[in-house]
Amino acid sequence: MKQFTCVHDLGDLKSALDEAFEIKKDKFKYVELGRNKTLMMIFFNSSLRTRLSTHKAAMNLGMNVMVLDINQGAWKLETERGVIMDGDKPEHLLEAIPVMGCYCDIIGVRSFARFEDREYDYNEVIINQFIEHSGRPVFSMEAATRHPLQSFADLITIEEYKKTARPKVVMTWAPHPRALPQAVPNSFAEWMNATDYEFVITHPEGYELAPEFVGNARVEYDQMKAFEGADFIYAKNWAAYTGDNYGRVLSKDMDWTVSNKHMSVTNNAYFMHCLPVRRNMIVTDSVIEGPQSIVIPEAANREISATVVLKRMIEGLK
Ligand SMILES: CCC[C@H](NC(=O)CCC(=O)O)C(=O)O
Ligand SMILES: NC(=O)OP(=O)(O)O
Repeated sequence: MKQFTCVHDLGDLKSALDEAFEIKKDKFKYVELGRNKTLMMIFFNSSLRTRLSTHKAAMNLGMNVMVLDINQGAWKLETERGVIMDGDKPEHLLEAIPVMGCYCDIIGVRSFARFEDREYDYNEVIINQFIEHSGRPVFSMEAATRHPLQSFADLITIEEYKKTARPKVVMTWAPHPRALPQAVPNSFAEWMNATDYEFVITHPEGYELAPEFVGNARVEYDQMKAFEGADFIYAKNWAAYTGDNYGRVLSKDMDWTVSNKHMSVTNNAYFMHCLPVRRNMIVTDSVIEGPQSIVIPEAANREISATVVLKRMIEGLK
């Protein structure tokens, strides 16, 4: 696998899931595969789970690991072409990228949407520069429009916990104090649409996601109606996508905060969230601490999704 930025890069989902459950049984089964291979993780934004789980996954495969927090220790980077570099950025990304590629075998990149220009974000300019100029296989650790390592872990988790072949999965918007990217909801929707689950998206009007990610999902503006009979509730905040509202916070309506009242109309649904989560904005303490909350096993599966992806990228090096 030469790149991993979306669900289609994994190929057949069933075989990817089979590989995930095989690795889950013995995480060090392929510990020789990555000997003398180096992973470089590059972060333009903060991280806990992605940083730790992907590092652990590389260790499971016997890899060496380097981590770089851009703009914290490295030179501040200019990312735009044509800019006269007479400001506070001594280095251009277009030099830094091939240089970083000299020191490693595989590159992971985290670079969130900037919300300055929707076309710039949705053209995935930053990660595509790494794909084009690093000379190495590149995978996303959350880019502007997707978070595939998270979504793969989410799918592994649903497959582990589902009680029926085709569960009802509901992705619900919830309020947040800041403008958050659409990457996680876009990606979750893309992966859910690649399964045969019943998939519903619920959010206030104005928070419609890009049609290419909504796909065949049913969109329901009545949150309680959407929750009826659900087997899994996947909560996440995102800023508006459509038109001139791109990147804006249109609502902080706390009636959308997932509470026991919401969960009471579900089919004893499991609660999921990618984390980090703003408690009592996204979800109440009692729900996220309750017996149906699987946010910790969901986070644990990030190690598994990353191990499968890195294994396939190492295999692709030969
Ligand atoms: C895996 C999620 C990463 C990121 N989350 C945040 O940036 C949360 C920041 C905050 O809550 O202030 C997001 O929503 O895409
Ligand atoms: N879910 C997730 O990617 O968490 P971090 O942002 O902490 O890596």
